[in-house]
Amino acid sequence: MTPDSTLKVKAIDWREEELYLLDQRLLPQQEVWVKCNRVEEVVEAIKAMLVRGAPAIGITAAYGVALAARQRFAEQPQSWKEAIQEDLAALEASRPTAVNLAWALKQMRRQVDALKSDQNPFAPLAAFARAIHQADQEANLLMGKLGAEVLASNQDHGRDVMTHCNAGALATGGYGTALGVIRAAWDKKLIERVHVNETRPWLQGSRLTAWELEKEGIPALLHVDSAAAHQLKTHPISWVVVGADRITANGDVANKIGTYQLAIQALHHGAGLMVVAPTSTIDMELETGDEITLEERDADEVLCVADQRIGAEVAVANPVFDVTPADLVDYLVTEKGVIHRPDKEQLEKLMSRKSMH
Ligand SMILES: CSC[C@@H](O)[C@@H](O)C(=O)COP(=O)(O)O
Repeated sequence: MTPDSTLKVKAIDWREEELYLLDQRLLPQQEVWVKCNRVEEVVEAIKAMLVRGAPAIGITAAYGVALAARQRFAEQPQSWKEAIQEDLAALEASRPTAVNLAWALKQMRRQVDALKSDQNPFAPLAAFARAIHQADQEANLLMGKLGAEVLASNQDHGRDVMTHCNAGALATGGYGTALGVIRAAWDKKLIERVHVNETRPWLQGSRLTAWELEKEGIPALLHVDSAAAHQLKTHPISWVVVGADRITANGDVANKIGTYQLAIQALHHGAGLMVVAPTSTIDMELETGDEITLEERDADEVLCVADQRIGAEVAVANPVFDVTPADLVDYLVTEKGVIHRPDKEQLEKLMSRKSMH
């Protein structure tokens, strides 16, 4: 498979030795590409959610390391390896929950360590970041195929699916995790419609997922988050398909806020919960989801709608991720294979497997 040829939507582009990011804050009204040629710009882009989604953040950070190396080598060619350490730390601190960020930086750090102190690091590091990007696209295509097979195995309630947040091409190196499975299932004529949770407060569902589905010509039905249980009760939905930001050794899944309540609703209504994530999202160093740092964002995201303040002056909780316990997950689909009811033993086996591509 040649990934690039199958990608209709992309959010990250590496061209002529510069990084370009599609500003996801402006979608779907405007498609604006922002050029980053300094690591500070990359850190800010991740913090401000110009780029978002676990794998996309990791890939962006990897390119950020290449840009940092170019800067530090130009400033201090003899000691760039020391100077780049601060950049690696700043990139790692840019968002806390998605482990793909730390994973990608670990890969890049190994490359940095392997280079000679007086060697110009830019070209090899840029090539390695490109390889991480490409591998993510390939993983998504494979997960799409594997997930569509699982989806075909049970359509007891009908041929609709539901998704939450945006786990599509925009959130990854291309194609998508949860939305990759939905794309593949649509291509195989396995599904009829996608129910899209709007995903308050940032609206990844209504602004990004709905936009991607519309571009693909896949029928979508958008609803407010609080309508999800009602939709599950009244529509032929067999599967809830979501991505993940971090999966711990016992199979607990951190994902966009609202995923946990959706998992409970899916169980009640007899829909399967499928989590789709590359193994770069699996963190075997944390035993359970209780150990995950869940990001809290600014109160204004809750208090303001379309830049207008609509909330009263009260204290605001804005956790932007939650943890779904492993026992609510029916299937975990990764590029290394599929697990039914994930637990520690199965995850350990999966992680020791060689990649399927
Ligand atoms: C393939 S993306 C999986 C997750 O990263 C996605 O569901 C999600 O929670 C994204 O959160 P975001 O805050 O938009 O970065």
